[in-house]
Amino acid sequence: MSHDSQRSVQFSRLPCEANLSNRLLRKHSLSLKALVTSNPLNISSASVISDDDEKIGVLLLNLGGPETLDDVQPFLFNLFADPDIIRLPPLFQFLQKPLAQFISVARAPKSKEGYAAIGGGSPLRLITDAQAEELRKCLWEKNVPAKVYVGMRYWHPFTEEAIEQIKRDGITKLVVLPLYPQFSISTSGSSLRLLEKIFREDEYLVNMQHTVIPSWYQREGYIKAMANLIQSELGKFGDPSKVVIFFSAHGVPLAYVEEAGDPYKAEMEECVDLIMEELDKRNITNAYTLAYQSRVGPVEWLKPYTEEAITELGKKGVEDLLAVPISFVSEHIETLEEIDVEYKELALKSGIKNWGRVPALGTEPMFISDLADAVMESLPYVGAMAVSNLEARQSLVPLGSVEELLATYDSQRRELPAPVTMWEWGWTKSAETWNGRAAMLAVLALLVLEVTTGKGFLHQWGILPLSQ
Ligand SMILES: C=CC1=C(C)c2cc3[nH]c(cc4nc(cc5[nH]c(cc1n2)c(C)c5CCC(=O)O)C(CCC(=O)O)=C4C)c(C)c3C=C
Ligand SMILES: [Fe+2]
Ligand SMILES: [Fe+2]
Repeated sequence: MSHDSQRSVQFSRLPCEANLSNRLLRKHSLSLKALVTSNPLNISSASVISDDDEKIGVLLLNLGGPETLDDVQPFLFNLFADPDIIRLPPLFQFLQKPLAQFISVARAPKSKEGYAAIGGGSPLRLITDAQAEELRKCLWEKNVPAKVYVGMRYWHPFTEEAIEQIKRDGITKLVVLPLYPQFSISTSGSSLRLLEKIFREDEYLVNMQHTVIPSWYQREGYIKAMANLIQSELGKFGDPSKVVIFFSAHGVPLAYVEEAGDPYKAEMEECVDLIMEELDKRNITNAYTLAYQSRVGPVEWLKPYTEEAITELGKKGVEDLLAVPISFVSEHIETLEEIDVEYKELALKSGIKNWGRVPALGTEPMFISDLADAVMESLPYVGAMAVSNLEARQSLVPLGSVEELLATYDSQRRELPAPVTMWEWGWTKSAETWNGRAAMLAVLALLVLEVTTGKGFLHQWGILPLSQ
């Protein structure tokens, strides 16, 4: 890390930690299962010509968003029913859906307000479709005749729908590309887990070659594209050198990182470092900071929180602030409403005089071209692909098996909670069933109490979203 660490105003940077997901994948690279075929060589600037029998597909994974206000509650149900979003101990997993129903109904009015403020729905589907189309065009220009599919985790077009289309199209080689630059259990991890389940149960898919790109924040094209956007927004300030660059990432609960081993925080910090290094090369040496936004509920999430960091900077006399959304490559409710409206208002109240915001990458050509390169470097090409310009060097894109990638988080999850160990110490099956039912009744009673009083264990555990 060559740039001046004194410029980091909020966090003291960790020593450049190796990317955990990369490490995991490297560790397991010799024992990949049939599920995934890895590319043993990196293909750079390759000229790839598809064999007649080969049909290449790219599956873009994203979270999806409600398209109308009526979609908001069912969308939230899908989100909270995801065990990677609300991580219940195994004993309580039967409560996942009742809880999701309860929380989605409780949260819907507040969420609806947010979506109403940005035009009545999420722009995610439109933007992701546009990214898919630009990526397809770019791949064809680079001689890769691929079809590009969009699979959303919580709303249409669902991942299952994309997979059905992939099968109908007879795709033989698939690259799976989550549209999150950094890996988190709660985002790419959740989508990959779903995909792994779908693949495991389907004979066609089990036999299809595929590779996965778990994260790609470290790619040169992405880093340069982000630096370009920042440079261009800095130019809109009266004195660009005075501006504090404020990276705002979506938060996750602290326990994801500290207990479940989510590499998200380490990847985020490394990503910010790489962007700042790129800006350094252009003689842009502004002060900068990283904070985490969009906390849901009162449990501790990654810190510093964006709102606190903004207030703090205002107190310190900072007058010019440039917000950079860093964990997502499309505009969405949290850029258009939370950053552009709520955080801007807070910043101005806190003494910031000049506020700017870097747009999300969307279909920015350098970014799309880099994604196309990532796809090409990851193509499963064993067999009938004609490839030229090969370079036998370590791939920038870690390739690996979904099963292997997620196993770490699962083993952690199985090991932890004390009640689970109790079940395993010889309680009989029928006792387990009856105790389970008793627990369900007790929890339902508490839910009723919580709804009527507005206080209770859901708030304490941070499951019921009070704030965002
Ligand atoms: C990298 C990005 C994201 C992470 C990490 C993430 C974790 C995470 N999110 C919730 C809860 C909610 N997220 C919601 C919307 C939403 N989340 C992301 C991205 C990440 N989430 C995006 C891009 C969006 C917006 C989609 C859109 O429609 O524009 C919502 C719904 C909106 C709301 O009610 O505020 C919730 C709820 C948790 C709990 C979590 C980590 C555990
Ligand atoms: Fe989220
Ligand atoms: Fe969120």
